[in-house]
Amino acid sequence: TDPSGASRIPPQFSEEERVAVKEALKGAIQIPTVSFSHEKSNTTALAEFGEYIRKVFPTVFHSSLIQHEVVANYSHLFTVQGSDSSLQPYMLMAHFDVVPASEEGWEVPPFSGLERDGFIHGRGTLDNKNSVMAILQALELLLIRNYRPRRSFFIALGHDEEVSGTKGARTISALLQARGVRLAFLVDEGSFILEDFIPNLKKPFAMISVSEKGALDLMLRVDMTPGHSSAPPKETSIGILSAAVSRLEQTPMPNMFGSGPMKKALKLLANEFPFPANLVLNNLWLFRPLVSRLMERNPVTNALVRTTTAVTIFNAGVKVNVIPPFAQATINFRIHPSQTVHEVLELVKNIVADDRVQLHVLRSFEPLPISPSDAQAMGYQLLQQTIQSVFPEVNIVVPGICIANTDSRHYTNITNGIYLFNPVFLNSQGFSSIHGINEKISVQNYENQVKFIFELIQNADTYKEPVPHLHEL
Ligand SMILES: CCCCCCCC/C=C\CCCCCCCC(=O)N[C@@H](CCCCN)C(=O)O
Ligand SMILES: [Zn+2]
Ligand SMILES: [Zn+2]
Repeated sequence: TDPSGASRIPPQFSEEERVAVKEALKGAIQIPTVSFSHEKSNTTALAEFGEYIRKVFPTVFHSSLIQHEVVANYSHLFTVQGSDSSLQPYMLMAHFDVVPASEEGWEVPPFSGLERDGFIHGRGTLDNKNSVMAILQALELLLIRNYRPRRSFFIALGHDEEVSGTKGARTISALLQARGVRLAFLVDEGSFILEDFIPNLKKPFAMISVSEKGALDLMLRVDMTPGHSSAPPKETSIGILSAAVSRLEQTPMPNMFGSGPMKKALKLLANEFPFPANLVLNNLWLFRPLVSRLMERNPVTNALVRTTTAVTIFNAGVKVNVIPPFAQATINFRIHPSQTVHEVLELVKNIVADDRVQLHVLRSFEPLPISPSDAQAMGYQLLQQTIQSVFPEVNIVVPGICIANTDSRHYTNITNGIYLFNPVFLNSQGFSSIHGINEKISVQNYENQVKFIFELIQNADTYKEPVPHLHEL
């Protein structure tokens, strides 16, 4: 029994349960819930996934405490009724659609869910069926043990995150808003317990992302009168556009190192480094230019310090002897939380500096606001506390930013506490497997993820507001 009087259930699972836990994940991986594009997804698999979770989590689906709704045809919303309605609810999120995977380059077929050398292999084992299954699994195990939550919570499982979540997450968010729901916080994918990302930093550390980058998809286009290639103009639309694109690649957006949540992260990490890196990081007033340049060296740390520029589509030309009538390129900018869409557009105009190049905004959205990570921030504190109890070997927890986008961005209307964190150890090889080849999760890691959520739900029920220090009164 804990100090609040609620009985605490230890995170211990029988041999039989442990087998069922991993088998349930394998079965989920075998359903090819692929989002190909906004228009095309494997809807048969999405529907089959709904049947599958009903089958493997019967207690969740039959509990009188839980209301289950299918939203936008395939997404799932669970409302878990807590016993104390004075406590503000929270939400756990994940998505079960995946990006496509051809068999090429994979050690085992991507939709096999095979277990080999202690790992479960397949598309979605890290992004993000592991979370979908772990959330439902932890709840199933708690309910089997007759656990009755005190604090109400929601579980939102999206079916179209990989193509923006405009059907699933956006509809669920509108539904909750219409019901007058205000969340204390939510937890979604987007960050991990990181290992071997930073040279010299041997110990793993947990990064809870408290903001997420914005995005700008910009189309650059040059139009020109077509004609015979035997008498070409000095520059073609292709030449003009290529030069503009090249200027953008050669002129990275400003380095924002030292601003935003990463400032606090570096402070917390500084003493984990051996000499002389610890000295350098503890004296950023002197070494800021050096460290900010070091961050630029690697694509992942570079993405943490600036708005990134990725030229992803280039189309031009019709025939070898025709002056091309137009050339167009699409650039995907990921906007640092210390910048805005407008600022990035102004910078782009100045770098392109050529009136013949038209700029068309295809899609844009601002970075997410920064969620609190101070001592009063319940979501952050609960995650930190649960990390420390489930992973005693992780002694540093830092706030960070998510360099990609998640479904959580659709929920800024109902909460100020958006935390992106999956309790899974990830090294740079694991990072490359997300949307890449040989995505896999160790059985141990997956079991710990279930354990983590099992503990998080109980911790949310017993959370005590910290007593403010005298000087804050
Ligand atoms: C201090 C140094 C160490 C930093 C290491 C950072 C490592 C970053 C770790 C994890 C990032 C993984 C993010 C996983 C979520 C991926 C979500 C995703 O792919 N979203 C898509 C959404 C597409 C929507 C359609 N446009 C995306 O962002 O493209
Ligand atoms: Zn994902
Ligand atoms: Zn993804």
